[in-house]
Amino acid sequence: MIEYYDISGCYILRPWAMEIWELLKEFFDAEIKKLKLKPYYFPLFVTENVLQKEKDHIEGFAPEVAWVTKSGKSDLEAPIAIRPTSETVMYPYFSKWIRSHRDLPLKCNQWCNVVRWEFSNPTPFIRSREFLWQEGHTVFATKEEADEEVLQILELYRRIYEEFLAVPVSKGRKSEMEKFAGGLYTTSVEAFIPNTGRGIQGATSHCLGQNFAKMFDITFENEKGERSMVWQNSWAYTTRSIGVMIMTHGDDKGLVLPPKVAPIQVIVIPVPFKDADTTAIKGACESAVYTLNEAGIRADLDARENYSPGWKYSQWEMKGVPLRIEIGPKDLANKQVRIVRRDNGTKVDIPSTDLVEQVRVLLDGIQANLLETAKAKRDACIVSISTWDEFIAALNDKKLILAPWCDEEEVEKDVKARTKGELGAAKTLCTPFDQPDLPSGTVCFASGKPAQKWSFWGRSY
Ligand SMILES: O=C(C[C@H]1NCCC[C@H]1O)Cn1cnc2c(c1=O)CCCC2
Ligand SMILES: [Mg+2]
Repeated sequence: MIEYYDISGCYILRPWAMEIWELLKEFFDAEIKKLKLKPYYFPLFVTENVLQKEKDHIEGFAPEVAWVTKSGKSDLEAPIAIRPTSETVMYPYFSKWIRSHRDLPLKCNQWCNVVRWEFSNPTPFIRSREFLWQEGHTVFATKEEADEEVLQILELYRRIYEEFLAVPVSKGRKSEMEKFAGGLYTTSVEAFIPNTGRGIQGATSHCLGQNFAKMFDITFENEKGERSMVWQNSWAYTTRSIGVMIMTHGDDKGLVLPPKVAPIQVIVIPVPFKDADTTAIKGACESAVYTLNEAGIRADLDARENYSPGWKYSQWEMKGVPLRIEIGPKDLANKQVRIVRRDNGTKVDIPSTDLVEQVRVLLDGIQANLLETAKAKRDACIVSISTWDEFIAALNDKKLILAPWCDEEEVEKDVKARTKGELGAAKTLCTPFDQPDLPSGTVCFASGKPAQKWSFWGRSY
């Protein structure tokens, strides 16, 4: 999927990864086009004074910003930043383009790369210094429109994870401390990796309120001729989503790809026998591939002469291909094919006449099974607690913790301080929209004050 690169935190995305990215993009781009998003491309570079414009949005991140200071041998008279995100690149032009309510809503999306010079342990897909994403930036006349779109996009992110990557996620709201500092509120879809017991942010959809409108003077004349400030959202998902899928479904044989994002959904392998009619066998394989492709199923033939069938089985299992079809002399004689599932290893012989129908059923079955299995594993990690001791025990047990919280930032900071360690501190992951009942009198696990809500806590990536 990737090749390591000679700059730390940078990776080469090879076809097996890029094809997955492109399948996700195909779905997401079509969906936002239905919401009237328009494609844009803004420059990679942003000047220092523009980048610094939205103070509290940038100050916490300044070390992560990469700068261009020279061209050839000569210094630039002023350093230029490489975009770590594009709010400050875009919004001076939103200010110029938006005059009247007739210019609203403005709906801008760009598919691009961004650079963040992170220092904590670089990890392929999960944390890299350059990554691919889409960033949506929308502008509305009213808060109601912005609030509605934040959730529409969050639902698309849930679909990316659950319907395509087969990764269960929780929709919720970030705390004031964890939200995007430049915004009004942040919603996110949160995933969880049982093996490491860490939460991971899957995607974010922010309502920016009127903060950036104030900073960049983005105002419009409403129907009554009054001038007022716009309401904005921004939202993104990144190539990190591929890493979450890999960690969620991978097993000791290698990748396990959900069919919806598998570059090859079915690999067809001829199984020649010493004196069998290899030409006929190969012909049957080719027609199986052709029939499947005609039906819109991503099938391929592995007819390489220099590898044994067994070697091929292992290779394609390692690459996570959902279905393998074997065709040998017996299969040929019985006008059937043998199909092997990657997710649970089951083998089934089906008549060649039923090929497309059965493959579709099997692919849908694998997609559903991967999500259900991941959901069960994730749910088994969720534990509700009431006291500090239970919290610490659950944390050490690599659990995803649902805890009653007083919703005070001081307490959040205190929990971070009290759980610091080489595994990283505990933090709030999100306050799930789906709130369990909170009996009156319930107290916060960390402060003992009256609890306001149930929140997910845990260590994270
Ligand atoms: O990027 C965002 C908010 C927003 N940006 C646009 C897409 C949605 C959402 O990610 C937050 N953020 C994260 N990380 C950084 C910055 C930053 O603004 C700016 C400086 C470098 C690091
Ligand atoms: Mg960051």
